[in-house]
Amino acid sequence: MNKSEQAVEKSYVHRYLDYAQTLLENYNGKEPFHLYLKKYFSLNKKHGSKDRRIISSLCYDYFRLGVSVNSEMPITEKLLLATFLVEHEPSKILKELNPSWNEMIKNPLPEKISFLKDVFDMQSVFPFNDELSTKIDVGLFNLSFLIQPRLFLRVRPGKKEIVLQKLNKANISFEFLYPGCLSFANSENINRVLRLDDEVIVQDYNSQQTLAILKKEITDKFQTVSVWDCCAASGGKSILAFDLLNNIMLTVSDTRKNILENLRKRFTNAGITNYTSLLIDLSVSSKEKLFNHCFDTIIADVPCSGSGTWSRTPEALAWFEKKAITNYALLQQKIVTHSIEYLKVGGLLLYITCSVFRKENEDNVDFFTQDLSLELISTKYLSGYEMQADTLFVALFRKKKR
Ligand SMILES: C[S@@+](CC[C@H](N)C(=O)[O-])C[C@H]1O[C@@H](n2cnc3c(N)ncnc32)[C@H](O)[C@@H]1O
Repeated sequence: MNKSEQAVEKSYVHRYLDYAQTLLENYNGKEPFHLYLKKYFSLNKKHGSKDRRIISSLCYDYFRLGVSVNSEMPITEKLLLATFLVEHEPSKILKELNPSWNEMIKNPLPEKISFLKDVFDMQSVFPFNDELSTKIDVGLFNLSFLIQPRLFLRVRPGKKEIVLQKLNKANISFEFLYPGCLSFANSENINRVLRLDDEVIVQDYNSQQTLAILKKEITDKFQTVSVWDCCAASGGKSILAFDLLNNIMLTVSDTRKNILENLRKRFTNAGITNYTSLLIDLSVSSKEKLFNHCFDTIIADVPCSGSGTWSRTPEALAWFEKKAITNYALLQQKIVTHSIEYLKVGGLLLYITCSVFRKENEDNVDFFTQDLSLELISTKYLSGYEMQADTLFVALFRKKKR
């Protein structure tokens, strides 16, 4: 490279850092960072796809540091440090501005962390360790924030052959985790070859496991089970229930009208036509009866901190407020209290969070069993921090006579 080419290269490297710095300085944590970025890129068409990829990676890598580096350190230095820790392939930016780090970029993560021990404190990446459940391995969980999670797909019943054919034809590499679960690099754009919701569902590995403890309890394979997914969002767990449980009569509800509209579209693509959809706010006790009947099963995939998924949304490390944990736990108690009014005696409640916090999980299990008419069947952490997946908590209860 001659001198003038080097100058161009250098200024282009600095420009990326400047864009990332400005974006980070103007972000206020009030919306998910991916939406903020989307708005910025749609207003700034000058950034092509390569620019968008580089700027997004710089910002996301930066968030992965949490509050672990000296707050006095300039953002551009933190951006370099984050790139060195999180990325595995040589970076043009590091090559230009810190070539010795670029040489070491493929080193194992523990070596890189130890190399930076004077400026980077692994213990303070995740500022809420005192809120963690004792079932979570603190060291491995904290380390997971420096590792990009993978993308997981659930193959729908009867679609395995066509999905494999299409992936192989498009030369897309993937891993089989078990027959219905495929895993991909997070950057893989699979919707260019696969029909989402019809052939595959984009669903985290552990989210795919959430109904296993429920299925085990439903021993009569011919029984029609009435299921109410009372925090349905766009229906991830409902489609799983439809695929996994043999005969279900499905009712879905949520507080958000627009998300139920998304659910309707997804269900159409998924071929699910026979269901009831309602707008219900379970934080309050309804004056009118919500239903004239009770359900065999309620799935309460409750709103939560989402702390088990923050490796995908690392901006939460800097912006989440600790007091929100208690607010979520109280909301979860209200939702379960009000929903189980419509659970048959002997019926099953599956409680799900994507949180690693004790207050939202074990403490709420104590509340449900001590203050409500529920007896615990089993609980489980579905931990994903060793496999680039999300961590979820599930608890299954049976309704007792009062
Ligand atoms: C974790 S998400 C559910 C995810 C969904 N089950 C899935 O698998 O894709 C929690 C949902 O609870 C809903 N929610 C929040 N507050 C609620 C309330 N008071 N009553 C009922 N649903 C509520 C949210 O709108 C959100 O869609």
